Amino acid sequence: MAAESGTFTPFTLPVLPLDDEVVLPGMVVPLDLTDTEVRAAVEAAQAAARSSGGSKPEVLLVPRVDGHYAATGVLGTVEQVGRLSDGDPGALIKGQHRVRIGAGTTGPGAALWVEGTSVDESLPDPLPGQVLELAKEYKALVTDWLKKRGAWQVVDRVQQIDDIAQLADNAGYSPFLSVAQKIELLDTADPVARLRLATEQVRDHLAEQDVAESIAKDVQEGVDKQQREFLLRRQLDAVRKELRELNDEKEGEESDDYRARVEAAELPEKVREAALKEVDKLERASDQSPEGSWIRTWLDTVLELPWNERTEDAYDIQGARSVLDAEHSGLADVKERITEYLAVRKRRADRGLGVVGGRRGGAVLALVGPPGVGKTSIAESVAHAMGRKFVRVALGGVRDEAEIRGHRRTYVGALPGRIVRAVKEAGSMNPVVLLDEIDKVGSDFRGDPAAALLEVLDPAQNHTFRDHYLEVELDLSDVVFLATANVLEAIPEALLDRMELVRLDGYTEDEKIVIARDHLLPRQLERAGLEPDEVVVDEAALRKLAGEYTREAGVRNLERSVARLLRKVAAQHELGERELPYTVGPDELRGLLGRPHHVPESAQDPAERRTAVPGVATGLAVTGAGGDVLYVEASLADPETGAAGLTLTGQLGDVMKESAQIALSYLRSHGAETELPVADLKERGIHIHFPAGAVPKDGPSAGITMTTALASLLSGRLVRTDVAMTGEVSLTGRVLPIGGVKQKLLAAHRAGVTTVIIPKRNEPDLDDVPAEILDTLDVHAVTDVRQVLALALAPASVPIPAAA
Ligand SMILES: Nc1ncnc2c1ncn2[C@@H]1O[C@H](COP(=O)(O)OP(=O)(O)OP(=O)(O)O)[C@@H](O)[C@H]1O
Repeated sequence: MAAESGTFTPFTLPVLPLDDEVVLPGMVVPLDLTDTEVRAAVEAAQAAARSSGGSKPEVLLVPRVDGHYAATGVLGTVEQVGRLSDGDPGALIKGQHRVRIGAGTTGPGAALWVEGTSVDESLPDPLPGQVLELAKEYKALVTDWLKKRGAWQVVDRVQQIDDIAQLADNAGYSPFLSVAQKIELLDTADPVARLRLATEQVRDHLAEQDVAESIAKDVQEGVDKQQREFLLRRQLDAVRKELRELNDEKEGEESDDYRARVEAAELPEKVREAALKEVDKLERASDQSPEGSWIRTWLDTVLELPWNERTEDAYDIQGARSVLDAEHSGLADVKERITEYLAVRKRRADRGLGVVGGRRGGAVLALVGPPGVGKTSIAESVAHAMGRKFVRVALGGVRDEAEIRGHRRTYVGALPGRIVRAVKEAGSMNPVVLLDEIDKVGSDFRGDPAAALLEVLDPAQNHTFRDHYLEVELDLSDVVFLATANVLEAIPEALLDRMELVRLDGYTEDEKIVIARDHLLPRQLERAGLEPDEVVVDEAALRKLAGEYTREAGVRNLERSVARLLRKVAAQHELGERELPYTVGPDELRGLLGRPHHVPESAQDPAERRTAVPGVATGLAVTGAGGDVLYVEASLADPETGAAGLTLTGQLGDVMKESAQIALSYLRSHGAETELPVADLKERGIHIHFPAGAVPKDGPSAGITMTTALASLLSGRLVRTDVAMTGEVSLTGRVLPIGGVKQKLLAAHRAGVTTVIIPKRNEPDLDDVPAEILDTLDVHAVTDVRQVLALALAPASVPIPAAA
């Protein structure tokens, strides 16, 4: 007889086998009574119920896989018998609780009867927190799943189930669980273990689904994109067709156009062949392919190059010289060198010879000098003098070989290199090309631009120059290359080898005044919209501008100051504050430009001078900006607090550091001869600093300056303010020659120094120094550092000026 749930005495019931489904306790399922086994079981149960007196008919719902019954079934009560939605007779059966299936027995009717025992499904009381957590997790996961399907009604129902055992059995409804998974749930009698199992099952399913969804999404997106692209292309084709019809064009017109242009252009034979090949390719390329646009850009570049354009050279050497003279004041040597260069070119051209070739042929003139000395503008004058076009190629900071030689065409955004672009810009095959700042090309992993330049400059190779982008040969042999550089040492060795150097060292004050009067002022007057006679800047004013408002080797800042001054006057005139014509004298400058920036050291208040304390000496140096004076400071540390040893600051290079060591060693070993208390050097730390600490400095030429600064420090004797010096010092105290004498002397003069000490062996360099500079300087050529000290150190009796 059937047992009440919760009692464990065996009972017998008719079996209702379930082939494709599993019913768990709590579930209500409709079953089809046309199935003989189902009908037999239900009828047997009804008969049994009738005979027992009124209780609901009971069956054992047992899953059956491949003819085998599961070990656990569910006691089901027949709730209702009637018709199913399809009209067949059916019964509604509700699962009640788990039953362990025992041995088969016999019973009334056609049904199979078995023994069963109720299964213990009791829960611990109270429920541990973990179980409650688990229930929460399960609910959340199921809710997640249900929401994704929009099954909102069911969400609430699940949320409301509080009974743990019932909650896990609710999984029986999950359509995603297989029969095997449901049987596993059925077999798991412990409600907590069952809930855990159900949770895992949902979780696995959700994870699988995520993967499946993202795959599906990817697939879908791919399909969408293809479809969209296809549709857009169709539309584009239609629009194109309409446009062609509107303009009465035929298909393929564009490439026909290129073909005609290539045929019409007078291209060298090889270039023509290459271009026609590209036109063929263009015809084959579809309108949309990126290749089409590459080919068009390439064809445009080729067609724009001046393959057959050439300017007629004005080989009138006298005329050329007068152009140079007219456009630049001074620079006699430079003009002479350029005239020679032009004369040789002319003679070779007259005799039908090529450009001067060979490694030492010096086909390229390099103009070397500080900024603003007119390198660029004299190069432009060379073009004028020759009657050629002029193009400037700025090389400063170029590190990529492709900048010179172009990118390969397969690059996105590929461009021809700068040389090809320069020729295109010039519009002739024989321009003057200025390679500006050739000392500033670097090299890195992107190749060596200098190597590419070498090929450009080499007369043996440059008639077949190949740009990576252009791919056809370009004849550069008729181009005149000039180069400029600030610092000779920075020009790559191999390039230097190809060049003939022309130095522009900087101008004297007198030269600057002439340049300003004859060139800068007229040009700036015009720029300011002033007539030449409206504003006159007199010579004394120009001298003051050059000397006190600017301090430079060239005239760039001078030109700027002149421009500023004229703008001020023009504005004042417009505001009605100034009558024209107006003459600017030195006293007007302050009102117009403010206070001068550079007052010579010698004009400073003695107490304010840099050399007003022992340990400071004035040196002369050459930097990228030309010659300059620089002060060397030395100090001794307190023996109590300072560490011993030599400290050097001011961004010094290795050579300069060694030079400091040598200066120190010399003094240590020659203390007696120099009458200096060198014992101090032993225990006390020494610090040598080169102010303008941010500017890197190197070279041995500050050797005697450092020695002098140290000697001044030890003796307490000041260094004379009007003395500046340059020279390398050896360990034995010999003064060795250095470079840049002219630039250094110009700088000394600019700074108002009157006495200059140079190495004896540099005496011949004085020939290059303009006489008017030498006249203002007392130059001492020395061989020994003791001579330097004798000249530079003030007598011991000179009092140290008190601070103001
Ligand atoms: N001797 C000169 N005669 C006339 N004008 C000059 C002379 N020297 C320089 N200038 C003028 O000074 C200005 C600066 O010269 P430029 O730009 O050619 O200098 P640069 O040496 O090429 O400098 P950078 O190295 O900075 O390029 C220009 O306007 C130039 O015409």
